[in-house]
Amino acid sequence: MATRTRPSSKRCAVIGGSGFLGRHLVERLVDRGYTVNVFDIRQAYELPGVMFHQGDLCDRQALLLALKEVSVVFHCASPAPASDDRALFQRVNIDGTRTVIQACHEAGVQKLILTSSASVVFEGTDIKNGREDLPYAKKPIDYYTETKIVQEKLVLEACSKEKGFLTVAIRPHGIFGPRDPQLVPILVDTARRGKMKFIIGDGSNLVDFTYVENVVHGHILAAEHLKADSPLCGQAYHITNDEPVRFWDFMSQILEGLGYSAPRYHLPYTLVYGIALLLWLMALVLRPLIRIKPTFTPMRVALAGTHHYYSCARAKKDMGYQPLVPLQEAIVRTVESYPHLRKGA
Ligand SMILES: NC(=O)C1=CN([C@@H]2O[C@H](COP(=O)(O)OP(=O)(O)OC[C@H]3O[C@@H](n4cnc5c(N)ncnc54)[C@H](O)[C@@H]3O)[C@@H](O)[C@H]2O)C=CC1
Ligand SMILES: CC(C)=CCC[C@@H](C)[C@H]1CC[C@H]2C3=C(CC[C@]12C)[C@@]1(C)CCC(=O)C[C@@H]1CC3
Repeated sequence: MATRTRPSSKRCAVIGGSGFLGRHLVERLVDRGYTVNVFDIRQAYELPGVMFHQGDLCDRQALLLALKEVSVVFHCASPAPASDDRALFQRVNIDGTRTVIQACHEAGVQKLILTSSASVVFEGTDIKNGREDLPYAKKPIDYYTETKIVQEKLVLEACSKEKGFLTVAIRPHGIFGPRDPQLVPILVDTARRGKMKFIIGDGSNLVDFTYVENVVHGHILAAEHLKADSPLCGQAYHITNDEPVRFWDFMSQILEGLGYSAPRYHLPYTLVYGIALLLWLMALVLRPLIRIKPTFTPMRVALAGTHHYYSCARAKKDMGYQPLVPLQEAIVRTVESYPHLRKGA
């Protein structure tokens, strides 16, 4: 058992702090005068005022070193959603989160802020202005979502005013911005392979995309408003740009901003979903012989062809959340940040 020392309210740890969201969060915390410990399986950068601890979050002893004298922990580590490694999701998102909670108790941490995901309520069918009281998905669309649900429940159930350990979950949706390794790179890769010609469905489906700085803002507000007498204890909060946009308009704006053509031809949603399902099943059957990773997974088709946008009224009411960067400004900043992905670069 580690010896407890008095934690400072301006000393925090970011688990997953080498990742896309984690690094933006670390930078903003440093700007706001926090001393930050990063805990991650890899060290991706160096920053004055930031102490790196390299390790696996399933390793309690390694975690304890990073949580020493820390009062606030942000947990934003996860395997990449595109992975199909069920055992890895179980180990990191579920067993690892149990270890994080246990280590927080042992180190005397007072607040744990989890990065959950709005997709914990998404089952592949339309969600319009969804609120936090929607039930968790009964049939989650993939292992990532399945384990994010269990993870969120674990963290929220661990909230205890009696023990002086307060927890909250932030549910962002479609995070994008500079250094994102997913959204823009996947989009450009698909365009470069000549596969960005088709719009799935009629193209009118509305989706939330959230600029990374707004997600960071939501996390810091949550940490600073989380108190024993506040309504945040043990609750989940949607954090979005609060400007639902047509999925295909958003994709087209990014593509055209980088010099690629926007998709023009429509394909019926059910047809594409059926093909994606078939490919996914084939990949599953053939897995012992050959490993295939289809671009069009059923999950991706569902994300691209349905409405999924969420209300952030609860975050506005309980923590005064308002997005700092509007969507159009966020798209411009994002496009400018990827000169190496421009057509012809
Ligand atoms: N990117 C998005 O659109 C959304 C992301 N989220 C959540 O936000 C969080 C951050 O996501 P991103 O920054 O996009 O992902 P990312 O992949 O860029 O960052 C995740 C970080 O976790 C670290 N990590 C993974 N396994 C670990 C382990 N066993 N021990 C220690 N560190 C480990 C990775 O090394 C990486 O630096 C995740 O929890 C994700 O579920 C939620 C909604 C949307
Ligand atoms: C709103 C939200 C949750 C976004 C998350 C990011 C990714 C899941 C998307 C980013 C780029 C998207 C994309 C597709 C699916 C969803 C993304 C991976 C397609 C593969 C959908 C089918 C196509 O026609 C090509 C698309 C490329 C970009």
